[in-house]
Amino acid sequence: MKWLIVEDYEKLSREAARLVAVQVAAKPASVLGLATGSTPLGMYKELTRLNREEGLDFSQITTFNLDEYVGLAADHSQSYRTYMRDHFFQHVNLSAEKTHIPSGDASDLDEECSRYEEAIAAAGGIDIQILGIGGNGHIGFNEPGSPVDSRTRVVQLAARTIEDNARFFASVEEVPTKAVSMGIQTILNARRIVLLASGASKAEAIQLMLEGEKTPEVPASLLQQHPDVTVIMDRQAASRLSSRFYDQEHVL
Ligand SMILES: N[C@@H]1[C@@H](O)[C@H](O)[C@@H](COP(=O)(O)O)O[C@@H]1O
Repeated sequence: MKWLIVEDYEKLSREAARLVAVQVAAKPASVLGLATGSTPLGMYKELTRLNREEGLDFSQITTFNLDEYVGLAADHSQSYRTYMRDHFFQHVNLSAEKTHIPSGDASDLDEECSRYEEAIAAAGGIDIQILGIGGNGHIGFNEPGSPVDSRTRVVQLAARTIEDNARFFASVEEVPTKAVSMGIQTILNARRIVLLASGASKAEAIQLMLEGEKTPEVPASLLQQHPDVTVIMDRQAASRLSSRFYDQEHVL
């Protein structure tokens, strides 16, 4: 894995947006894999600025999001569809029919999961997948124990994830307990992966991912087997890493 340690969240966001922009410029009909959560918000803001001020063109781009809560309608205030609309889609020249997010309220969720996998394949696969990381090492909603060969499916959220995400809901009881999530294998199939981590609450997960064993107990560590992963983290998220991670080449 490649890694970059940056001073702060602003630099992290700029660097992540730059990698996406390079991909989009090189291949205007790229397929982007997108993530939600607090971490990529700055990246979406910077991509919006690049679109508006520097002509970065999303008109031919296709997107696939990692996951969606089960039981929330697309227009629910905390659905990931709403998040993507508010923070990215409505601000740039993406065409709506090329943005894909699993439906968490489909009547047949298994069917929805297969349909989603087929849509990714039909689009030619994901060129660059953006990931955040859960405090417990999850990627997408692939919680500890997720099989390395997993595909898009319905998953049970870990107690820690429900607690971590309760801040977005009125109470912890309102947080959905299940989600539809791309699987580990779906993510590993992306041609390039960029994982973003900010803040001390991610330091343990980052250390286990980069310095620990490759194990389904730390889903992000399964990325070690992918040939093109870049981890961009701020100093706090990197704070538990051993000194060898801090040589000049890797610090921005
Ligand atoms: N399903 C999402 C993940 O895709 C995200 O990476 C992670 C971290 O979120 P945050 O960036 O808010 O810390 O948790 C959420 O539950």
